[in-house]
Amino acid sequence: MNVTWLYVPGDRPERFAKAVASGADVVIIDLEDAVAPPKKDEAREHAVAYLRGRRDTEVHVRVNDPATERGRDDLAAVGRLADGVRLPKVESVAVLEGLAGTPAYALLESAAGIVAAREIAAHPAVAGVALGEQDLAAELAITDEQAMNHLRLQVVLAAAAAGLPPVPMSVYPNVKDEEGLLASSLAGRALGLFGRTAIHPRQIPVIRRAFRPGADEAARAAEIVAAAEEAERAGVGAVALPDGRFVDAPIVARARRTVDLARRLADPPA
Ligand SMILES: CC(C)(COP(=O)(O)OP(=O)(O)OC[C@H]1O[C@@H](n2cnc3c(N)ncnc32)[C@H](O)[C@@H]1OP(=O)(O)O)[C@@H](O)C(=O)NCCC(=O)NCCSC(=O)C[C@H](O)C(=O)O
Ligand SMILES: [Mg+2]
Repeated sequence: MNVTWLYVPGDRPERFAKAVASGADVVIIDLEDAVAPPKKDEAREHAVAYLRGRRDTEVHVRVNDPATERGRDDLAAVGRLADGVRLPKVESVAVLEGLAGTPAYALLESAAGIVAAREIAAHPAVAGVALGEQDLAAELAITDEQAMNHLRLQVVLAAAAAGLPPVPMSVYPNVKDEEGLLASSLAGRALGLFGRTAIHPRQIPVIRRAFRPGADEAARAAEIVAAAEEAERAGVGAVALPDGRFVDAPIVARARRTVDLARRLADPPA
């Protein structure tokens, strides 16, 4: 399961390799708001050239608004090359019709997008959803975290009900405030959000730290996985813990994910 995503502006190709070197699980080349209108064509060309090369990291492209001609042209150019496309400002399923192949991630960044979250998340073309909190806060004049939490939970619910992966957190805009990023990421984790999108390489280790399972949680999960393996070896379905309690399959599956995550996030890259 991916934990970190890093945006890099499409008109800064000299930064693409640095974004990959950051250790982010996914690099997102942005053609939308990080690129000024006069540079949009050039940014698309840089993205296409990069995607045609060999790469080991998962690379997504955030296209322009898919309801616009520019957005549709972006999709036509990068759709078959990218590992995923991120669709900004999705407000209805209309823009999702006809999308096929490349996994599409819908960004809900407006009141209309949040209201339509369940329908959008349930659309077969959608591989995941996320919030765009900068745009949302601007539209709704939200300055209060509790108010934003209300919107976040609606998207968390919509994603879970549709069987999508957990919702990653939106960007933390102050790239120098690592303490604030950590505190905000821990608060988001407690809401059921998982992982986070970054805008600067230095944010990646902080996000990894925020989503790393705690030592107790990891030890408990390892105990459950060991008990499950023992039950498998013995050919029995019921998994008994050393303290005599039995756990069921969803608990074992969750424990396996926790063990995997603890291992993957154990040594954050510099
Ligand atoms: C935020 C930035 C504009 C800061 O850039 P800058 O001031 O140049 O950063 P530094 O001088 O600290 O850079 C240090 C080195 O790190 C490299 N760097 C910086 N950022 C990136 C990056 N994103 N990817 C790869 N490498 C990066 C620099 O090249 C320096 O390297 P070196 O010279 O070797 O030391 C900048 O970080 C940036 O442009 N970030 C991405 C912005 C972006 O894409 N925004 C769009 C997404 S935001 C969003 O989605 C909001 C959402 O829509 C919503 O509504 O909520
Ligand atoms: Mg936005």
